[in-house]
Amino acid sequence: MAVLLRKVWGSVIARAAAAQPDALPRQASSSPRRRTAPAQAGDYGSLGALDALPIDVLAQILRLLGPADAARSSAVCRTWRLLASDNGLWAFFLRLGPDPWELVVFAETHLAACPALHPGLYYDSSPQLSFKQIYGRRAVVPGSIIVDGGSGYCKYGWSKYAAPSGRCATFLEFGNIESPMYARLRHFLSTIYTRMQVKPSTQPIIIVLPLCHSDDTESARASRKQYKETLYSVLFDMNVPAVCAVDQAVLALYAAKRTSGIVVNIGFNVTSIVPIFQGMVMHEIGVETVGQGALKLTGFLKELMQQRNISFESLYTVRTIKEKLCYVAADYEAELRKDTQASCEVDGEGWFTLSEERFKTAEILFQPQIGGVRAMGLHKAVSLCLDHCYNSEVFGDDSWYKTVVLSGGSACLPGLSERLEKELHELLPAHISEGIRVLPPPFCTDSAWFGAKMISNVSTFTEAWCVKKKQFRQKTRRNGPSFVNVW
Ligand SMILES: Nc1ncnc2c1ncn2[C@@H]1O[C@H](COP(=O)(O)OP(=O)(O)OP(=O)(O)O)[C@@H](O)[C@H]1O
Repeated sequence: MAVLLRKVWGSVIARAAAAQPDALPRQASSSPRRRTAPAQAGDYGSLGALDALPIDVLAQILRLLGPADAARSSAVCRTWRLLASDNGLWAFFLRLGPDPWELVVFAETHLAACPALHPGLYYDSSPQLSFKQIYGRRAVVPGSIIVDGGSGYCKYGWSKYAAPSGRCATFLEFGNIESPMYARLRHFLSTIYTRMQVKPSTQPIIIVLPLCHSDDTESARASRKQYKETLYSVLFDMNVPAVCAVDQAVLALYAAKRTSGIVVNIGFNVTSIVPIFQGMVMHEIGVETVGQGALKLTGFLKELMQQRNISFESLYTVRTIKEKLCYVAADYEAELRKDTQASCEVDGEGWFTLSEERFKTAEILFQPQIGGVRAMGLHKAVSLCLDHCYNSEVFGDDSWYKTVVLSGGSACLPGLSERLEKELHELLPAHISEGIRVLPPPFCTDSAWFGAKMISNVSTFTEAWCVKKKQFRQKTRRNGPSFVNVW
C-alpha cells in the first residue's frame, strides 16, 4: 500500500507541476497552497503529509488503491475510516465490476428479498443503500449454476459468466419436462451437471420454473406444488447445498428492471401472458394463453417456402432463415404493397431469398387465421389481460400493469414491440391504454437466464433467495411436503 501511495503522491505532484510549470521550484513552503504538498517532488519520506491534501485528492487516492486497500485504510484513523466508508467510493468500485451499474442498483434496491420466501420483507422502494456493505457481500456471494429448462430449448451456465455456456434442445433430449417426474427431472439435471463438469454439492442452483398455463384452479395449484416438491427432492437428493426456484416470467421481468408488469412470453409451443405484481404471478387475475409459439412460426414459414418451391434441407434451415430475415410489419396491408425482398446465407446450404414471407410468417401472431390457426390474436389476448388487471382493482397503484415486457426467442423478431403497442392503443379504451409501453425482450432468448443471474449476484442471495437442504428436510419432516407450495 505504501508503495502505491507513494506512486499516487508522485503523480499528484507531477500533475501540480505540469499545471504550474514555473511555480513549483520557486514556491516557499510557507505559501498556503504549498502547505498541502512536500517541498520536493522526490520527498516521499513522510506519509503524514497526506493529511494535508484536499479531500477530493484523498478520495482519488483511495479509488486508485482499489477496494482491498481502501477497506484496510479504514483501520488507520477516524478520518481515513470516514473517507473509506464514503458511498460514492464504493459505488465507484461497484461500477468497475462485471455487472452494469443500473442492474446492480435495481437488484440491490428491489431484489433484496425473494417475495415468495419473505413476503413481509419485500419492498419496492428505494432505501438508502450502503454500497460498502453491498460491495463486501457481493464479493463473497458464491457462484451458482443457472438452469432454464425451456420447453423447446434449455439454457444453462454459471452465474459468473456473461451468458449461458450451454444450450440444448430440451424436447429432443428430455421430452417435455413440464410434466414433472422424479426420474425425468433427475436425468435432466444430472445431464446438465455432467455437461458442465460440476459436482452438484459445490454450488447453489437457480432453477427457472416453467410457466404455468392455467388459471388459479385447484388442479393448477396442485400441479405447481407437485412440480416444486419433486424438483426440491431431486436436487437435495443430489446433495445440492441450496436451491432457488423462480418463475420464468418473473425472471424475464427482472431482466427488464421491473418487478411489476405483464410478461408476454412467446414460448416454444404456446404464448403466455402473465400479470406480475411485485414479483408474484397474479394467478387470481389470470394467465392468458394463446396456442401458438415459435414452433408454429417455423412451421408456417416452412409452408410458405414450400408454396414458392424454395427447397431446404431441414427445419433447422427454416429456423435459421426465420431468425435472419423475418420481422413484424407495422402495418400488414401497407407492407404487402412494398418491395420487401431480402436474402441471407445459411452455412452449407447457400443463399435464400424471401419477399412477403418475411413478415407474413409473424403476422399469424396477430392474424392466426392466415396460418390456418384457430387462436386469439396476440394483441387481443394481451388486451384481455390488461382489462382483467384494470378491473381487479386490488391495488392502489393502477399503473403497475402498464409495462408489457416481451420474452422468448420469437419475441426478438424486429418490430414486434412497436406493432403490439400500436394494436393495444387501437384496441383498448384510452383510460386503460394510456401510458402502456411494450418493451422488447431485454436479452432475447436468454431474458430469464439473465434475470436469474441478477438474483444470483445480489448481496443477500444465499439467505434471502435460497432454500437450504437442512431447511427443506426439517420443514418436510415437520409439516409434510405441502409447505413447499409457499415457496
Ligand atoms: N432473433 C430471433 N428472431 C426470431 N426468432 C428467434 C430469434 N432468436 C431465437 N428465435 C426463436 O426462438 C425459439 C426458441 O425460443 P426460446 O428459447 O425462448 O424457447 P423456450 O425457452 O424453449 O420456450 P418456452 O418459453 O416455451 O420454454 C426458436 O424457435 C428460435 O428460432
